[in-house]
Amino acid sequence: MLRWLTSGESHGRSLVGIIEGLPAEVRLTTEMVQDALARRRLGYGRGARMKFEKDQVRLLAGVRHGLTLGGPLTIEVGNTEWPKWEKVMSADPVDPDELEGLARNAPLTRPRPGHADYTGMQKYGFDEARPVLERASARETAMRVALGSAAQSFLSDLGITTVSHTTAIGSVEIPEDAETPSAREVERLDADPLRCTDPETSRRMVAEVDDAHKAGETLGGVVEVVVDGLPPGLGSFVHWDRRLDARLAGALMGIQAIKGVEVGDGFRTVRRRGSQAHDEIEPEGAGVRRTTNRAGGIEGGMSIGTPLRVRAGMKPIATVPRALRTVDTASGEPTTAHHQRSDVCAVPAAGVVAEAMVSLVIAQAVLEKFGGDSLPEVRRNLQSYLASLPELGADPTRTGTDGDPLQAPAAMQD
Ligand SMILES: Cc1cc2nc3c(=O)[nH]c(=O)nc-3n(C[C@H](O)[C@H](O)[C@H](O)COP(=O)(O)O)c2cc1C
Ligand SMILES: C=C(O[C@@H]1CC(C(=O)O)=C[C@@H](OP(=O)(O)O)[C@H]1O)C(=O)O
Repeated sequence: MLRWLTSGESHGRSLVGIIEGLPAEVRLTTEMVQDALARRRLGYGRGARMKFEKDQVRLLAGVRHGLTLGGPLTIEVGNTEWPKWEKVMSADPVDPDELEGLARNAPLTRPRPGHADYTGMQKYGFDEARPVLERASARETAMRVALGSAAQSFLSDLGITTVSHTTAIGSVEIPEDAETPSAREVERLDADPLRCTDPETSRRMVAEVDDAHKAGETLGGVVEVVVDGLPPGLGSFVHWDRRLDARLAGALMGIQAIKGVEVGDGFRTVRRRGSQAHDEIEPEGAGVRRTTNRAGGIEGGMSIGTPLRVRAGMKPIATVPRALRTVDTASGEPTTAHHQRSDVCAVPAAGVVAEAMVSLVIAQAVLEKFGGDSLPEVRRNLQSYLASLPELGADPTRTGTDGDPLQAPAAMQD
């Protein structure tokens, strides 16, 4: 089973992540993780911190000479801001005299609406929001992207590729008939200020961000993740928690500020009549093809072999410069929320995080279905499954490449 954990605070020494269950022989280098993290820092509308915060990657365990070993893989992403926060975020007790007068240590008693601040204070018994926001912050998504880069490398060696793009910023949306991009276009997408496929829409999105910035406002939007090369049959219809769509939705909703998930045409589908809502099947060679991809590659909780498309909607950044009303928990008086700096819009970065989460879930589903302790073993298992898929018109009681149910397909015999 593929499982992973992240640890670390926004202004702590570093983020650490462990992923366990990846097979041996998956390509991974420090540079690959760094490149993935650089993509998460992109995007028009990100705040000042992204300019000076550098992601310092160290592969601590589980890789040797650029290939995974099959054991737990441990990644560290150091916060370059740490020296400024060393006393405030020290793991060990600090002499109160050393903290005295440090602006960074001032108690945050004006909880920000839209954040975990106030309820986190209630729940964990803190009298200020610092201990809450340090972990609730989306800084943690850097580690998800680092772990996701390992999953992405594993999947790409099996011919499965993942890419994300921005479909809406605030009220500006890409046209309904815009082409769905593939991973081949990732460089072009990453070069766009908002990671949008359509240059004209991108220009309007930039204007929308500028406008929000001037007005002391923030923005949300929608991202779409597209996965090509999936075999049919990942996930299952047999139980709610084995459905691939349920697992993807959970993973995407688990990203800070994501408020809704759509699979395929999602909420557009529910407004259509049945004949316009589904993907008809027609014969093609020994197999079949779909006339459309409205379902976004999933039916009955399983991948169907067409490109997977999932969208995630992000709410506007909650630390609004035009500060929102709140209560000072120390005095009980009405006031405005704490605000230092923040992103105007982090939707393009959220797309890269969504890509990572989708890659992790797909890698997990691939390993569940095909198993294998090394990459070549997983590949063999996948190939033999694909070779054993019944051809159109074949006798359904017979399996295997030569039709003998007891004989292993050719791919398994070497
Ligand atoms: C990539 C990314 C960057 C974010 N940057 C900020 C930010 O600069 N300021 C902020 O207030 N919220 C930011 N957020 C969102 C908050 O972390 C999020 O709104 C908060 O955790 C509460 O949302 P929730 O109710 O969905 O947990 C960001 C989210 C993501 C995914
Ligand atoms: C540091 C990152 O994002 C941060 C996420 C975040 C939040 O509240 O979620 C708030 C901001 O941090 P700060 O409050 O220190 O300015 C963002 O910069 C990052 O993505 O690497």
